[in-house]
Amino acid sequence: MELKATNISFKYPSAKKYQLKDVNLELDNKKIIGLIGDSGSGKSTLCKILSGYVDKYEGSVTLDGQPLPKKGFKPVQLIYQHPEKVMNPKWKMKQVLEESWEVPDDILSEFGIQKSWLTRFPQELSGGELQRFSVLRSLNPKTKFIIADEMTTMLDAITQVQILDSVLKIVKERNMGFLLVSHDMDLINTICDDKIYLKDINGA
Ligand SMILES: Nc1ncnc2c1ncn2[C@@H]1O[C@H](COP(=O)(O)OP(=O)(O)OP(=O)(O)O)[C@@H](O)[C@H]1O
Repeated sequence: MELKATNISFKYPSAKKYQLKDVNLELDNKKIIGLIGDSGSGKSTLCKILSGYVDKYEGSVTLDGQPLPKKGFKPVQLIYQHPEKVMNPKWKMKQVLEESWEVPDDILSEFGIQKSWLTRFPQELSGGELQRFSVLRSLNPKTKFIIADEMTTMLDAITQVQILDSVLKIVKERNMGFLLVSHDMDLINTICDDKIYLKDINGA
């Protein structure tokens, strides 16, 4: 499983300068990679491009040599740092989850999800509770690669490690690739085999 980005350059329509310029990455499922960089350097922007959420950019992104599909299920799943922004506020959590896949009860409890939460709306859960759902949604059996953008920031340190352990167990079982974006260097050094630094091309 190889996720490859070649000469990615990107400018937000409202911006004067490029946010990303000629970024090249080769990621595979043999190593857990950490993506680090200053705030504002463009990590989240790059994650959105790598997972197929940006239409217009220069360069290419391929998964095992093929372009990412434009429609349908996204094989590169992005766990977004603001789960509340990507969940339909009119759906109960059961529907939010089932839109992606039917999660077995043992996995629900491994991720610390209480059954009573399934009948609540997103706005009736805490940030950390929502993050667990967001993580679980990404673990659809069809997922090939996971990009976790600050995925556990709303959880306390112990829960963060528990959730990451559970995710990484599934990632290994299913031979998925995993890219972790974090400002927490201890976490990156504990979990990742290697790290990539994204330079802020507009920084001082
Ligand atoms: N939709 C947008 N339109 C214009 N500029 C944007 C947009 N989204 C982000 N930006 C800008 O692009 C830059 C990169 O943002 P991005 O979120 O990718 O950085 P980041 O490295 O993930 O930052 P952080 O570590 O703080 O989360 C920032 O200066 C941000 O203000």
